[in-house]
Amino acid sequence: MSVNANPDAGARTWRDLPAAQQPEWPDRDALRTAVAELESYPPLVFAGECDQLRSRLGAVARGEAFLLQGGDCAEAFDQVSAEHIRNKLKTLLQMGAVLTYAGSVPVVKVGRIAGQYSKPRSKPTETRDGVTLPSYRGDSVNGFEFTEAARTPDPERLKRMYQASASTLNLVRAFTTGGYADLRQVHAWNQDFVKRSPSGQRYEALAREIDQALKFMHACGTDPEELKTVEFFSSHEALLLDYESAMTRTDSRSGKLYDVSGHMVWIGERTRQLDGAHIEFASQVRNPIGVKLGPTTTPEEALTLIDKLDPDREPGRLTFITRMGADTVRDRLPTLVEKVSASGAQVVWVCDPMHGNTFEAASGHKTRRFDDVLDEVKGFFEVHKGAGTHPGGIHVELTGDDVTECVGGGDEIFVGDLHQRYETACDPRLNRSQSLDLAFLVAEMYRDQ
Ligand SMILES: O=C[C@H](O)[C@H](O)COP(=O)(O)O
Ligand SMILES: C=C(OP(=O)(O)O)C(=O)O
Ligand SMILES: [Mn+2]
Repeated sequence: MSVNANPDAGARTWRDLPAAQQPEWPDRDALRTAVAELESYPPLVFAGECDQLRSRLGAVARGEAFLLQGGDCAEAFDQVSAEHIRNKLKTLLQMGAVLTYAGSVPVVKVGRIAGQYSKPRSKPTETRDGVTLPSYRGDSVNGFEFTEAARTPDPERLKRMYQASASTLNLVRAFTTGGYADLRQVHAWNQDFVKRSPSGQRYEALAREIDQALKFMHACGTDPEELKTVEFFSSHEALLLDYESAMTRTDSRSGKLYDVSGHMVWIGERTRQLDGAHIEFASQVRNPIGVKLGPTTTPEEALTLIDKLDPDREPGRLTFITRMGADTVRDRLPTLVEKVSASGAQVVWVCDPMHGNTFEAASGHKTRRFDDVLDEVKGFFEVHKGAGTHPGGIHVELTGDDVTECVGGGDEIFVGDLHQRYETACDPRLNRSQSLDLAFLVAEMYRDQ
């Protein structure tokens, strides 16, 4: 085995620093027991795969590829089923096909999947009808149900997070390498969708073109092996440091630390304090690292993050995931991009058009407008065009199911529809049709830039 399970190897310098957004586990002994058990579990990913992704992201940083990163805001244990996983993967594969073909660019595909179980929250508690309980912090911490028992943080859930991640990743690997993701299946991913949806029909037309191209290549005597499988990576927010530390191991090939809970991990907007434990943790592991940058980020903060996380200026090591909001992206992003470029760092710039565009509908549902999502991506492309930098990708919250959580899109969802299938445990996700719409529009932007 290339990653040894000795959890004490390497410098665990983050342990003594303040860590924001950690649960208040009522039973510390139970936490220690769960963590000790996790430390004995095998890695979920191989360190060499993390290196592979870093190298793919290096191509994105150099402007030679585009990153598609997407999945649930919060995965849930009761959604670890073949159907949910297949629907999500199918949506991402369809988006990938659209971006590759219509955008004419290699697409690096990364799921918010197989580990996205922990949530930072704006408020530590939630009050309903005079009853106040701890906020839901993701299935790795507590239950969504509004009862005292469910909302009490339970460290046993950390082990369930590992198991849920392992089963999900196992099926994702089977789908992506076992024939399902073969590009000759480009129609099959759309089968249950085409008749019902304008975006499904648009996709079908594109799939026919891809088919023609494949037949042409076959007739010419080329059937590249590369088209039979898809390279797909996992990612999640590295939020719960007890879990991430337990999954951080020394790679016997290099002697370096890797967080083997996922290929890429990112640090969220609420935990990216420069002197905090999360950034220190990220600085010590060799995985490709993302950092969310919201509208209050100063250029000095961005430059300090680069010094800490990418001291060797290695393209692909650091991804800045900007989430400014459609109204602010054109004001706030230019200075950040200019100062970072001037420093000589080659980071990957990715647009998260979701988290700066959330609002509460009159019905009380947390939602997002498709048009705001699209407008933030447009602003992101405009800013990068102005600065002469590469708009490296998108980071979106989506699901393969026909939910009604975000309003708008070609197959329009109205505010009055939100209650119909509002199934997210945290933030509103694009449904499959809205996700495909977005892919087509982003492909056009990419081609036109
Ligand atoms: O996913 C992101 C955050 O966890 C989420 O936006 C916070 O949501 P809240 O404001 O409902 O706590
Ligand atoms: C918590 C999230 O985002 P941010 O850190 O950007 O608020 C998220 O990606 O779900
Ligand atoms: Mn979210």
